[in-house]
Amino acid sequence: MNPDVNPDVNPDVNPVIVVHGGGASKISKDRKERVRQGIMKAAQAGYKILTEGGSAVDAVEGAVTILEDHPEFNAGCGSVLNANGDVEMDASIMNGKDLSAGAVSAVRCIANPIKLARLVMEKTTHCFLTDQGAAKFAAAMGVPTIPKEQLVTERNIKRLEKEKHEKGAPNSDCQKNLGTVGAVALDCKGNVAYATSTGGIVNKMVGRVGDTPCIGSGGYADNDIGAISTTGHGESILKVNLARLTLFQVEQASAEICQNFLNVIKALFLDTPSSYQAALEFFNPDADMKDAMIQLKSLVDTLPSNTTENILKFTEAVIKSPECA
Ligand SMILES: NC(=O)C[C@H](N)C(=O)O
Repeated sequence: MNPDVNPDVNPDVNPVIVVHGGGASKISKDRKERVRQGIMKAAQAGYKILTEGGSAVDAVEGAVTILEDHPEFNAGCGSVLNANGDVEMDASIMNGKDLSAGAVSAVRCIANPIKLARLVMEKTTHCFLTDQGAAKFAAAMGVPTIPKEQLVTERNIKRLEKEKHEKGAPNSDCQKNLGTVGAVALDCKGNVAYATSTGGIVNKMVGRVGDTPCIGSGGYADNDIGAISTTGHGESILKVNLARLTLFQVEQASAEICQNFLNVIKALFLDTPSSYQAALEFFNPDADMKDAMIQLKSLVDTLPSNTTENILKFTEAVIKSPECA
């Protein structure tokens, strides 16, 4: 679709998508290229959706679906096995525009849990369905079931055997908990979204639910702040609600920086050179920067006062606009 004729496309917002396949630093050499190709394919598909005017939710769902269909990743058909040798999958998705969210946990025998999570978000009044309830809902929505074997890879059978042999219980060793997939996106309308999908951790107890389907742990999206999709040891992530906590910190930090930046601008236009220099200190300028900023102050001080007042009013309006906040 051409952005010039599509009313959904705001030419001022450049769409962005970021995709992950979990545990990037621990991918063995022989898998690296296949993993890279999978991530590229997912990112390109998501980006195409965005440039054609699709929503951030469409893009993250599209990207994650591709990774669920890729056997290299711990989601969908490459999911790790639980202690019984079965696949139980978790997924969640969130729309930063209105904070609507959908999640499923412990789902079996479907190809794309992320699509089911989106259906929960859009077709029910709930946020989260699990196990048999999720299966019933999937059937009601016409989501086809697939044979269990279609989700199980040779590599994951071996991983489970090795894990059982070595430890006999699931653990938090990051090396063994790789491959959860996720994406975050910003669309042409300025909306953000996240999607995360996983088979969990190898040799997990039957019914174990990790961080991935829990909104605020497996991810979070809020247009006013940003979007996050997490990967790692679920029990550790759950304890701190990692995604929401991180966005909270981002929100606090940007509020502080914006306020201090505004102080600099106010001092530049209204205060004495020394209070202006004091306001600059928050940003730790080096000597050359300080020199440049002092020269700027000398220039500004030559302007008529109504001009400086109007520049200040305009700057304040820009900083407090939703685009900057
Ligand atoms: N690989 C992962 O990210 C695992 C996932 N976070 C879980 O604990 O279920």
